[in-house]
Amino acid sequence: MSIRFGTDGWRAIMAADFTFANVAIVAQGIADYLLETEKAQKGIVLGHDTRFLAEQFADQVQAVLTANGIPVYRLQGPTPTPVTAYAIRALNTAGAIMLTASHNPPQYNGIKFIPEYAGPASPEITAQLEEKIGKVIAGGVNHQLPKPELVHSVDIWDKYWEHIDTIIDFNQICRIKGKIVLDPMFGAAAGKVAAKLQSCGLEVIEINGYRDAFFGGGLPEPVASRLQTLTQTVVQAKAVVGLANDGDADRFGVIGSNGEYLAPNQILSIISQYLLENGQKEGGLVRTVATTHLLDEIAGRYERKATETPVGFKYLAQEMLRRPVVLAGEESGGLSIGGHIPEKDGILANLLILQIIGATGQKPEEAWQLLQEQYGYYAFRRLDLHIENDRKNQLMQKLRNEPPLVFGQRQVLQQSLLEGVKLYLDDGSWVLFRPSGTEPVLRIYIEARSEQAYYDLIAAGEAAVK
Ligand SMILES: O=P(O)(O)OC[C@H]1O[C@H](O)[C@H](O)[C@@H](O)[C@@H]1O
Repeated sequence: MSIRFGTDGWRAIMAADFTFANVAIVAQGIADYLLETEKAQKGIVLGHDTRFLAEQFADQVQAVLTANGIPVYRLQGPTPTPVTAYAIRALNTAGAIMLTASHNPPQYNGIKFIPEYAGPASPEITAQLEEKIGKVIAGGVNHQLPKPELVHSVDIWDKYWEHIDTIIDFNQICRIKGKIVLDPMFGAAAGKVAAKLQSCGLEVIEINGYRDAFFGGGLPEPVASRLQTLTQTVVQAKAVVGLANDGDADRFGVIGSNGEYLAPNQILSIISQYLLENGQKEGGLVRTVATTHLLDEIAGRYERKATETPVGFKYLAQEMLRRPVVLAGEESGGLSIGGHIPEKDGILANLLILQIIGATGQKPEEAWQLLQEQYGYYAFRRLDLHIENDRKNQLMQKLRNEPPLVFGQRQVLQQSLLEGVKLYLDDGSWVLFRPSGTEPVLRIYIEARSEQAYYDLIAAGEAAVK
């Protein structure tokens, strides 16, 4: 058996590969890594989401860590990944282990290791963990007895809110007149954000706000197709906005007051413009290769730079650690801002949207309209295509070696190979082909600068795989 610490930790189907025995192996691998770094004595934060047997799997990790002499700060109750990550800072530990399969279907579970800097593990750390885990598979786990005296039970929420209060202006949020609908998708943010907003008298409707390990019969991913109940509730209640989070609340999803789904590319742009307009003095924007170039235009308007990274918050996190950043974001629904930890935080993203509504009176769809008036037409589309590996590889190789001169009736000005193959077109539109790191699909990302280009590029993308 091999355990791969993929794009963002280890994910596997429960009872098949995600078993108590394998969880112990992974925990031992992480323990061995920590013991080698000599930081193990600072202890490890341990958090979990709302999945099936979450507490019991966390008990298993706790038993292995303490058997190895590593103190454990065990978070009480289901906890979002960003809150677990923040606990590293608050408690000054050597890192955190988070049990979650994020937005994946209910039968999955997973383990993320979050290092001391409170963001996703870098590829180097991941490689070291995989090596240690490989050794444990060969040599077995440490069978010392667990040491319950090394376990500290922690309620971290007050500390998290105290910190959020320093980067979010709740006075603005509390001015909102009208209803706010929250959809934590049965996940780890359930009840918590609602209570925080209600504490200043806001009218909050929370749907799917209880633990359901089956996530209402779907997967807890805050994309348009999974947010139909939220959309209906927003429209029926005549609410100002609908805000969703995925199962571990590191991603966000926004529904406008008109029931329109606003894609993360739109939300990242709205928030960037707001932060830059309102005095974020230092730093640029950071986006992945698959994320909207509108961020570059917005950065440029304020004489800042936008930096491009490969896909994955782990790369954005490294940029945040390197220099001041106003906002780091990715099209899959990840965002963090300067002053926060270098981990994506869907709660923070939703609060920023609320702050903008409170401060400017603009609902997200209105803010987006204004951006279009200012910067021109931008439309995005992602095609996720299930094609066999052979064909996928063939297509990628062909694009790499013989990039087309014309795509979607537009001239290809430049090809970039930072990740996958990206084609820059002569009207400012672009298209990126890249195999997913988490699903067996080829993703084609399209950003079009006119409606005509939008349809031409979708047609060309579909034709390319045929
Ligand atoms: O490789 P993909 O399937 O496109 O997924 C890419 C995504 O994977 C994980 O969810 C990471 O946490 C994200 O930061 C990243 O954007």
